[in-house]
Amino acid sequence: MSQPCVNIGMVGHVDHGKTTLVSALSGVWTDTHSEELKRGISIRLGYADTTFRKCPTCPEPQCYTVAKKCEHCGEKTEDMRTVSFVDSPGHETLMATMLSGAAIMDGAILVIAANEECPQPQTKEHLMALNIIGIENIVIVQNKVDLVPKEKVIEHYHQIKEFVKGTVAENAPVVPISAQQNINIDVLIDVMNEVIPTPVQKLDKPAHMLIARSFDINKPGSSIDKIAGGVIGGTLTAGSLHPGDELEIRPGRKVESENAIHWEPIFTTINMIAAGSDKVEEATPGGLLALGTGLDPSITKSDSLTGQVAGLPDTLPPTHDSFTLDLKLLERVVGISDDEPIEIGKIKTSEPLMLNVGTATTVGIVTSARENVAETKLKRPVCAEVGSMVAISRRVGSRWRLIGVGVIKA
Ligand SMILES: Nc1nc2c(ncn2[C@@H]2O[C@H](COP(=O)(O)OP(=O)(O)OP(=O)(O)O)[C@@H](O)[C@H]2O)c(=O)[nH]1
Repeated sequence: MSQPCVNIGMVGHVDHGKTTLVSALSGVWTDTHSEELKRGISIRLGYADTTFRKCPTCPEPQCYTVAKKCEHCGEKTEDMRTVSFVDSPGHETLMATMLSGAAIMDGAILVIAANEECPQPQTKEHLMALNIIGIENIVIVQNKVDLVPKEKVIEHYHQIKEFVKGTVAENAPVVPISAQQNINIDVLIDVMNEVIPTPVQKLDKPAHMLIARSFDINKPGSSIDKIAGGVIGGTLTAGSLHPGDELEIRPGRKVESENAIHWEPIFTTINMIAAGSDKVEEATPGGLLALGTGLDPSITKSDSLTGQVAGLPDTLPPTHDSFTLDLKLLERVVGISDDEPIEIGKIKTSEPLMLNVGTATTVGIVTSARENVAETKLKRPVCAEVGSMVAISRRVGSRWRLIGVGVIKA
């Protein structure tokens, strides 16, 4: 069976050091990561699967490594757990990507640079997203402490504590580090292990894979390029899959007839499963998987299946081309200067909303809006359980801004 894996989201303002930290935590950029890059998986959401190991003999503080032998004493190291870092882009226009990643996170590391006032716009917005999506296992990293004197680090720590007051991160530990200079990374790993546990595997439930990427096989260097079929990449929210399993993908394929459009599920077979850079005989929840399928690569190329859900036939959630949402809206638009706050007014009939459900992004036109409930007609259907959380954004000025969440009603 493949190793249990925990998905940890890296969130925070642009340039605060998320990518550098993933690199530091991974010890070195492992082959796995370069393999991901070769396969093109890290372009939307960057994934880096790393197995943390510890040396059984080196004295405290704990000697962590990703290597199979301890660099200090040469002793064989013990596997601790595999962590999949989901490195979301900090840039404001990529907020939707961050939210689609949030749906699969078991916890998050909020990276805040100590050399800038806290909070910066995306720090605020990302924390708000974690708050309303309900991710509770959070570690705050105060990065770049090498750039500021100790007194400033303490002052900045108080800014952080003030900023997270009343949010889901109120009691999150704050770990001062330098990702670039490798300072305190071992302490961070300890705290991370404590605060973000590996989730209990839900293997007895039907396997549902949220598709984050899909591509054809013609990527040079890919470990799966020998498979004669299209490839889908994503993460299992529950259950397990095996080579040879039948697969249904929903909503599937858009079929246009003379005066109507409808979507038909796609059926195929799993040829091969890759977890990280390894070929495996079983796919389980957590971490990024790539499934080689019997699909024609023209169906999977260029992320054409991103946002869809795959699983055993007849086990998938329903496909919705409209749904009713129970709303929980924020009071103010986040990520905008505090000097000119924008109140979030009621949702109105006919307004377009950007909706993120799992890894899917769609636009819903509001067909009816009442207090705390909105009905929407979707431009592109989504496959999702009733009760799923939907992140809602509204067009404000030139971009989509997060305004709240909704829950799909029966
Ligand atoms: N001095 C110092 N520089 C750092 C540290 N961590 C990151 N940097 C630098 O800060 C810059 C931004 O780092 P990234 O890791 O790319 O930041 P990011 O948050 O991933 O940025 P986006 O993905 O664009 O949101 C780079 O030039 C890093 O070398 C640190 O601890 N100390």
